Amino acid sequence: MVQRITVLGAGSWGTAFAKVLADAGRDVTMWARRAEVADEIRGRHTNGGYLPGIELPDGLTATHDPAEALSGAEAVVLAVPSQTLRANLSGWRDLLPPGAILVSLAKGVELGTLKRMSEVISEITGVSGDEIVVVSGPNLAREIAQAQPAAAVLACVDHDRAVAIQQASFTAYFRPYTNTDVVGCEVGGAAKNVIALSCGMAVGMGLGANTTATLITRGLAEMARLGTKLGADPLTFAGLAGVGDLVATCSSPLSRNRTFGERLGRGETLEQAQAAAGGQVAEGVKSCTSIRELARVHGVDMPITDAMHRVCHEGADPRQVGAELLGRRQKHEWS
Ligand SMILES: NC(=O)C1=CN([C@@H]2O[C@H](COP(=O)(O)OP(=O)(O)OC[C@H]3O[C@@H](n4cnc5c(N)ncnc54)[C@H](OP(=O)(O)O)[C@@H]3O)[C@@H](O)[C@H]2O)C=CC1
Ligand SMILES: O=C(CO)COP(=O)(O)O
Repeated sequence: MVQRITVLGAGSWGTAFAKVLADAGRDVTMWARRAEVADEIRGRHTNGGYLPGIELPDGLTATHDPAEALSGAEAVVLAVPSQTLRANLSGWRDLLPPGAILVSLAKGVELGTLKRMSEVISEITGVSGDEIVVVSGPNLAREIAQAQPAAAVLACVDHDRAVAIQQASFTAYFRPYTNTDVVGCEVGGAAKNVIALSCGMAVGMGLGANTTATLITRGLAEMARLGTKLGADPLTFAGLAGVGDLVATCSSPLSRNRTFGERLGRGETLEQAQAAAGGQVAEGVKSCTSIRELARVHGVDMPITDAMHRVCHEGADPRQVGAELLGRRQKHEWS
């Protein structure tokens, strides 16, 4: 049984997932980039900058020293933003205890390399991608930290490793399922952030449920097109890491991506929306570019993702791209 677990990253989801593990009875040590965050978690059992009002369990401690955090870990959870994972993990590589199960929380596709997070982890550590566990699903950090009921997917080609993390994270409020479709879970987790940007944009423009439902459904179609082209099981997109996460993120004001899109839809600039995010990551802003490129390389049509790239990085007007999406070539729903 996996008992001693290290979580590298002390933001919203890293902290909430560490709390799940501690509530499940594991001994959890977090690494925080800033010493004062580690001190607060260790001394006051809170992480007020990310999860105000949440009390963290006694079984959870923190340090600013990665070597101390990783000492004796049987599983290592990577909880930093996607575009920073490579640099962070390169610094931690030599400290990882041999044989520790590597777990990824990040939802994104790396700019430049167009790699999924498990591919980046495998490249840096030399651990087979088949042994890396990916966590995905409708898991807005604040709700999980409040112990509101939710389910998740733990995807790993090596089923035994997924089961080990399932046992380590199963609580009365958090129900993890296993899955072997790592590609599908990672594509779903990354792509839904981009669709959440578009839903937020629609809300910011004053549009209603028909528009957001259209974006969610057509967003699901384009993420499934990309995923299946990359070898994913189409069924994954009907599951927690597909439609489950997509609906939660596109519908909730707690989502950083949806909130970011809402600000753009209200007419704020990218810089204003970034400043309002207060340093917290809205992964879709960068992933819209990498996913768009991945789709282009594989000949997959992803019009909403393309539209989000144009708004975020080419200065396109959300209303104009909305009109262009509606005016595309007429076609069959499934063609
Ligand atoms: N929040 C959520 O509800 C969910 C998030 N996720 C995914 O989990 C991953 C982590 O997200 P989350 O914890 O929410 O992110 P946050 O933005 O809340 O926190 C990021 C954490 O990473 C640290 N960090 C380390 N290096 C860097 C760096 N170079 N740049 C920025 N931050 C750095 C931050 O430190 P510091 O505090 O010093 O900035 C902070 O502890 C993302 O891929 C996200 O999509 C998945 C499911 C749910
Ligand atoms: O991944 C998430 C929920 O599952 C969190 O979404 P945001 O990063 O948009 O807050």
